[in-house]
Amino acid sequence: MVHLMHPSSVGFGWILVCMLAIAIILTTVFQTYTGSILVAVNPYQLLPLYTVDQIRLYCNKRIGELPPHVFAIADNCYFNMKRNKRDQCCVISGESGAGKTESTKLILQFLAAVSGQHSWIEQQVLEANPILEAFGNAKTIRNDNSSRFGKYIDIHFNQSGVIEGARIEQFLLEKSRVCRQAPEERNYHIFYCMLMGMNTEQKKMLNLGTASEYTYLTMGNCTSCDSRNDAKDYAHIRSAMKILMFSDSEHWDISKLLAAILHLGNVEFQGKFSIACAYLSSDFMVKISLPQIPNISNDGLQFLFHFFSQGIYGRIFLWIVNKINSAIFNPSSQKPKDRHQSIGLLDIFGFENFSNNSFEQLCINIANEHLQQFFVHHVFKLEQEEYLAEHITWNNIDFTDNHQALEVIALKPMNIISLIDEESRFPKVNFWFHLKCLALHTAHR
Ligand SMILES: Nc1ncnc2c1ncn2[C@@H]1O[C@H](COP(=O)(O)OP(=O)(O)OP(=O)(O)O)[C@@H](O)[C@H]1O
Repeated sequence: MVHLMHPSSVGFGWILVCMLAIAIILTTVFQTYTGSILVAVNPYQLLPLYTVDQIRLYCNKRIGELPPHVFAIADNCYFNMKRNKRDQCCVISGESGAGKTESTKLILQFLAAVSGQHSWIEQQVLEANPILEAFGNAKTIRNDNSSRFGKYIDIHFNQSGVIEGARIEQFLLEKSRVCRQAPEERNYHIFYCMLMGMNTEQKKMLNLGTASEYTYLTMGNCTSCDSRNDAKDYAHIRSAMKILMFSDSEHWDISKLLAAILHLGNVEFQGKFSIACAYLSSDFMVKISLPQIPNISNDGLQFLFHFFSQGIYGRIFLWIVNKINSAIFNPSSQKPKDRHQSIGLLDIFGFENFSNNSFEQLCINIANEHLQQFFVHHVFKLEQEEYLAEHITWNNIDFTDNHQALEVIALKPMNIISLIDEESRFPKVNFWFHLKCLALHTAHR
């Protein structure tokens, strides 16, 4: 497991010590172990720690032989898999901006390098990242490249330890971002990249202009991002798509749907749709085999357009993940006779807490609470039990256990998620829902 920390979660003094020390002892200061878990603080600067020489240095070493490093964790996974013939899994946790996605990429890079073939499939697995990030990452106030979905990459190796394929699973893309962004945040990178990277003729064919012209791209009042180069990224996305076998026509079909979403966001509703609805809801509609249209206000109509746009984007994302899998997944490795070994990497979106949190944020935070519980269980509970069992004298460490919070939200038979589930069957959230939540919250305080 790799547990990452944003500098803001570490005491200020510690950051100072950490940053000063980085200049002196480059490899040890912002990474340490607790048992088999690597705890790292994001340095927010490029350090010469991830070079080919460092990969060679960490290859086939025991944990602890060299200073703590994400490569040591990757190496441990790889050689344990080979030695013990057992599948491995690396869980990468931490709040938003802590460095999870960068660490996942570093582990992938390490595995591709040590499995040593520099094959086409390795390149395809690595190039899946820019595509997934374009469609699933966005600028937030905490992170210019924040993952707004969770991913589990299962990398498959043959009996000799050579990468022969991979499979990606995605979880819970934050679809609401397509239509709404918080101040200083952006929509998904792909929209801005497309508008900056497409040539004039292509943009003309799709009736596209600049980012500032689209409601869906300007809700956060922020269309550019200093640390990113959207035009350059677009060229990279295009070349990665070619490597992952997206045809030109598939790419164009995706562009058309992205353009459709931008145009849908700019539709303005004039007149009263509700007047038309009143006439469209008659029984005669049924007689001529048409569905009755319910009475919808302009706001309701706008909501339907948002919903439609989010649905389109969600389907594009799913299709892209499936398309990538069809290029990198090798079904023959599933046959029992040449069963592969695998290393799974879990990189989910990080914990965030705003003054106003959406339902999606609640789901993201629950997933993070579960990971935190996994961390607490391994670092504190199991470790302390082991000390007790071995009669080791030591000072008990006080820690905050989030188990109770998890119980209230999702574990006990009566929990917040089951209440939301029950209430969502009604057209409007009712007063009792608030009351029941309040009762539940008070009962567990
Ligand atoms: N090891 C590192 N060295 C230098 N900079 C780093 C490192 N890891 C992360 N960063 C910087 O921090 C930024 C945030 O990292 P990253 O996107 O990996 O965070 P995250 O934990 O995946 O966040 P989220 O949950 O929002 O997706 C990166 O864009 C990069 O600029």
